[in-house]
Amino acid sequence: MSPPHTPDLFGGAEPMPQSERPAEAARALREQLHRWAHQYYVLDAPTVPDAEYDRVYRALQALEAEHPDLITPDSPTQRVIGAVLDGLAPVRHAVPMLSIHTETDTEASGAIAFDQRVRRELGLAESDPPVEYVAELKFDGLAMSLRYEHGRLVQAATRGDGEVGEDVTHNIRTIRQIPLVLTTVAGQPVPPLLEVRGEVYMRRDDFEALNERQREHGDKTFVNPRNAAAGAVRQLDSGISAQRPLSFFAYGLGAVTPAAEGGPAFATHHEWLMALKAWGFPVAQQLRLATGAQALVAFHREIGAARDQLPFDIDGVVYKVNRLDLQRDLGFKTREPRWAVAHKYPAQEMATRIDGIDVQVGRTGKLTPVARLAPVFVGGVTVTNATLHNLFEIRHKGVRVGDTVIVRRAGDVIPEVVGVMPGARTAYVPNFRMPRQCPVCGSAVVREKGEANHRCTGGLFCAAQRKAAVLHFASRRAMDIEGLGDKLVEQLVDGQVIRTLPDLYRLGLTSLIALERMAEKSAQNVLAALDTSRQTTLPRFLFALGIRHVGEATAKDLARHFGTLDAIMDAPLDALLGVPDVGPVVAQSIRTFFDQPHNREVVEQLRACGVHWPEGPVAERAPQVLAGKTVVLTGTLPTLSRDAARELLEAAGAKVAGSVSKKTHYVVAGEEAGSKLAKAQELGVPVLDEEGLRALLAGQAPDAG
Ligand SMILES: NC(=O)c1ccc[n+]([C@@H]2O[C@H](COP(=O)([O-])OP(=O)(O)OC[C@H]3O[C@@H](n4cnc5c(N)ncnc54)[C@H](O)[C@@H]3O)[C@@H](O)[C@H]2O)c1
Ligand SMILES: [Zn+2]
Repeated sequence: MSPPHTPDLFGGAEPMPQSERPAEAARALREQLHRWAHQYYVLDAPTVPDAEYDRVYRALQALEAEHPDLITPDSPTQRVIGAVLDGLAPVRHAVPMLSIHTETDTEASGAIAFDQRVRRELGLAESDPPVEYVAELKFDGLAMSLRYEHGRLVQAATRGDGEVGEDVTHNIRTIRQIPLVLTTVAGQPVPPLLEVRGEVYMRRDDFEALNERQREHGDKTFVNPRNAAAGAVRQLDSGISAQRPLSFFAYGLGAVTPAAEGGPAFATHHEWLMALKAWGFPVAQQLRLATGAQALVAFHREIGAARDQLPFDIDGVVYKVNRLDLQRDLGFKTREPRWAVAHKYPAQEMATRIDGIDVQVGRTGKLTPVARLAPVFVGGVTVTNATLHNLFEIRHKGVRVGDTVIVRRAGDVIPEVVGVMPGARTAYVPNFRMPRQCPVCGSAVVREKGEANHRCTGGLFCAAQRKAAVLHFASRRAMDIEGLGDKLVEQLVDGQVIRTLPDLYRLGLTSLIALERMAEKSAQNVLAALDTSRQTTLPRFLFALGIRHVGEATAKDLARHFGTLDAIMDAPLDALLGVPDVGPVVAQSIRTFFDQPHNREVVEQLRACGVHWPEGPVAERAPQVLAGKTVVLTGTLPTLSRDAARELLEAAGAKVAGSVSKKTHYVVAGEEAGSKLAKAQELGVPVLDEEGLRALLAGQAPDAG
């Protein structure tokens, strides 16, 4: 086997010109890069991974180095690429916004090469002391210039082509982390003119949540946090930006009132960063004064190890010469400063071929299509499969088996396919379809109205869902089987001791003790808890079955309405719809569940194992003394737990609410009752203690007051 690699599968990318005349080749490379840069910077919709862009960029650089006469002023190697979007006003930067030279070697030598270059250009001898740098993170977002006049934010602009950017002030004002007004702190006055440069980005969790929302609605998702952020910033309508959670880090400066005219007289970049922080700008805490090349190497290594745990994407670290006078001495090359360098990490997006699509069933029954991939090194690990999320995502992205796709792996998030590289398919490949039957248990697969996900209806019958089903069954608000936790359930299910729920009640001491680390005493406790749980209530049992959409409240409604389990199991759709708060989706879900013979079988076996509850026709049950009353519980009662009190109240027909209002009939207050008690007193709602509660349940109206 060959080592992990990026297969050269870029069918979509123009093949790199080789034998043609160098002039032709350079032109073709420039055009290719311009096309990709337009998609990336202007449309916020890249079609190839950065690694692929960088590869072609380096090819052009190499060609230009060999034939300097081929360099054109518009070459991407000579100027910052970018443009102003129609509809956004252009802004000419007082100080250009440049790019940063990239050290492509992801190993230590990248830092060493930079330090050597700096020392050479500064004319330092080997005996001279080491150079001091500031080592920072290289955030993967988009550059922003924030202009403050007399401490007020007056303009925010994108980088654009470095000379002219776009006015996005209306959108930037929606970012909470960006101060709108600056004030003097610690005796450090804000200069009359201050342009802060930094990066607007989207945190990974915000990005995941945004995509999750898109996905749930079957909408198009964003490729990565950078593109989501760039798209949000460049909206014409700030209402849309406001809905996209953006963050900001400051890392540098543009135009500033000079010291001679009353501006700050800082001597180093680090002092500036500390001042920005003091004025209220977010400055990343992973920031270090590093003296000499080895300190840079150490920083690169440490951040590399911590990269996955950061809450946002970085694509490298940046080293900057700390002394501002040395920065001035070093100056600029065409599109980048000589005093800074970006030292990268392995790319988080790579291209590879998709060899097949499997379907996995999750703990909750959700079917997830998963791409089988030609192995690819991405985000620091070799990846062989990646999630496609759901059918809609596959359709939106147009993914078919055999395509070259872009795979993203960032942080601890599971790798995902984010897009297809443009290119001709050589043969017809049919569209992917979801199976109609669960690949694990064969139960019917359904997709509910308004839902993007397909699900197995097998519930506790489905091996994929067994652990989740057993844990739910045993949980406190369901059958309340103490001691039957994560670890034990995992062992019982993996060891095939438990295949269906009734197996729980067939457990014996020997089979439990046979499990690793199960002491006899704890085994006995679990058996005792199981035995106790046999005596339960109909709502608890219904809830424990894990019928989709049947939560505790619905289970109680059903039990109250039908009285017996058999009545519920046999209820036709319209009868189910007669239950308050039960809509078509819930009703259908209940029907689907009880229409599957294996689910009925589980219920029968549980009953045969002695699981029972009081039931009877509705009319025969005790009159509900608290029907129509709303009660709020607060504080700790002497003997009743919160749950027990709630159950008693609900059994008596009361509604237990979470907050006190004018509509509250009673507040039951125990020890350490807080604001709810105060509220009740303020509103004149009767307050009871546990004794008063018991009296109330017994049908005695409390004394007034
Ligand atoms: N996929 C595509 O189609 C495509 C197309 C064009 C460009 N790109 C990607 O864009 C990048 C090239 O863009 P570039 O020339 O702007 O360079 P760059 O983005 O690699 O570096 C410059 C930028 O780094 C950012 N930055 C982050 N942290 C910083 C810090 N602490 N200090 C200073 N700056 C910091 C700034 O926004 C600055 O503008 C490459 O990664 C390339 O792969 C991709
Ligand atoms: Zn299944």
